[in-house]
Amino acid sequence: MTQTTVCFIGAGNMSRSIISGMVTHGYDPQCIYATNPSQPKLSALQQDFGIHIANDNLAIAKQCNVIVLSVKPQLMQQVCQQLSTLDLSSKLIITIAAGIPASRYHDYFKQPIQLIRTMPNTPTQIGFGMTGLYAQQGVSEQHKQLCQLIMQSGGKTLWVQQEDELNQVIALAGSSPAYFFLFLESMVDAGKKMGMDETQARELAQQAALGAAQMVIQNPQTPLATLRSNVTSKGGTTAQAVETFEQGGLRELVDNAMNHCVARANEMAKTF
Ligand SMILES: NC(=O)C1=CN([C@@H]2O[C@H](COP(=O)(O)OP(=O)(O)OC[C@H]3O[C@@H](n4cnc5c(N)ncnc54)[C@H](OP(=O)(O)O)[C@@H]3O)[C@@H](O)[C@H]2O)C=CC1
Ligand SMILES: O=C(O)[C@@H]1CCC=N1
Repeated sequence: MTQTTVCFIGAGNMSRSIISGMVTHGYDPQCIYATNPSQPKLSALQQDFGIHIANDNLAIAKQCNVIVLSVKPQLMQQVCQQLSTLDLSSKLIITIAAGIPASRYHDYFKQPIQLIRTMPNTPTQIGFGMTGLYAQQGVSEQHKQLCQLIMQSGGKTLWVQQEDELNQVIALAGSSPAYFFLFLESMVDAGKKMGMDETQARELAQQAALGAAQMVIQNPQTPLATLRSNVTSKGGTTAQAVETFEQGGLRELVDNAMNHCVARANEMAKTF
């Protein structure tokens, strides 16, 4: 069956993640294209997934039905202005960039466009991603389904109704893998200081993280506080650790960090 042609403008980490999910889920690699100014990432994508590659954004975007904008936010204006010379009326444009509001793309393209903003995260590359989706009014149902098909190949998806909710998606899911990595890094460092070998410390911490995440997922009705309290024996070891986190202001710190994340997205919305 011939599938819709999709091109990725920018062949970096996130494009690779999404393409990997698409191909793994049976999307025809002959219908996937990627462009990038430098060659090594393109060659790796072609070798690993059998997709088409090119350096010329304009030529590739012209022949595809869906354009996924996957460059860093600071390059978006330049890339969109280049593509604005094409007739985009029948195409779906998907952007994965943080921060940049939908209205800005209309300024860049200077023509009516069907645009869906998305916010994926890096676990997309192993099928455990979480992607927020926001479609502007006027985007067809068919295009929404197509976007959903592409993004869900990397994991779960969640449509938001208001554009500014995408910034909350960034704080909770787009950026948050980094919070968990930081926490695990800190745990492994502490384990090493206690005298444990790094590999063993990492194995212990990562398996605990996996187990904890699975318990949360498999017990959707159980409050998170109950799961925590089930580990925390009165007068025991966990209570000491949890109390140390609470006294150190962990909750406030997380709240601050997530608010700074959203604030940066708002700042980027004004900058790019
Ligand atoms: N990383 C993450 O966790 C997430 C990122 N995002 C968003 O995804 C987008 C991409 O991020 P990420 O994949 O991490 O970044 P990368 O830097 O890995 O990828 C961006 C790619 O764009 C290429 N590029 C630069 N200029 C052009 C151009 N003119 N035309 C085509 N391609 C170009 C770069 O090529 P070269 O390196 O050769 O210069 C690079 O390969 C960003 O907008 C970010 O906000 C969204 C969610 C999560
Ligand atoms: O840090 C960033 O700006 C991007 C968006 C979400 C994850 N990485």
